[in-house]
Amino acid sequence: MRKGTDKDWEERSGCMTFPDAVAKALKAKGQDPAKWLQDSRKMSIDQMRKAAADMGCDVFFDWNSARSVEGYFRIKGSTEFCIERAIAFAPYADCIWMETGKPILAQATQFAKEVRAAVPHQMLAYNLSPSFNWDSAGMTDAQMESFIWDLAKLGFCWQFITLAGFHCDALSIDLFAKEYSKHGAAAYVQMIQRKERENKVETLTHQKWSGSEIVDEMGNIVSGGLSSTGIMSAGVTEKQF
Ligand SMILES: O=CC(=O)O
Repeated sequence: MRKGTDKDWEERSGCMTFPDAVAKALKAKGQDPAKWLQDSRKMSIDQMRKAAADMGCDVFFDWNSARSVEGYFRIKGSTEFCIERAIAFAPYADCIWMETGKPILAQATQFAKEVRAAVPHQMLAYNLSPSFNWDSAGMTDAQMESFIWDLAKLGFCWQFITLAGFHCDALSIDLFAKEYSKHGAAAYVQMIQRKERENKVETLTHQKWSGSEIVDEMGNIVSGGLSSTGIMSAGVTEKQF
């Protein structure tokens, strides 16, 4: 580990999971490990140990020596692995989320079908992440458009976009700043204020959204109703709208 990266260490050390270590021992005995690899997915560590010993593959294995520098146990992640974890956690979870690397409907379908075959009423979650490069995910625009409804039919009842607001803010500020540098206050009126009015966006009159009412209320409480600095009092600019 000291001479390379953590990832590099896995390769250099020949690090493997317990199922893979047993599969290697089975192969060395000329046996096909496919059934073991399938069955072990549903087993606890104690159950795996016993099943391996029953097959004559009581391999030496130390879960602790391969822990990461932060102390995490290593796993070999896969959709199948997540399905088993989801089923195991189902009795303790309202909603279960498998984080994915790309928005792939086939993968979500496999996850949902297998989890819900075992736990029919399990609610599922999905991250429609802005970290995906959606345009390189192999989806057509029509598939992107129906994606959330396709997921909903599979039982993904809590779908979220982690950072949609962050990206909206960044894009709109970027576009506005460029126009403001050329057109000044006209850019604000044309790009923002008129659009807020046309679209009936409540922040057109923003005082109540920025906490003015509660600040006024507090000022009036401490001054016995005599506060002279009420933001929403006479002359408030909101009356111009
Ligand atoms: O961090 C969150 C995300 O990338 O979705």
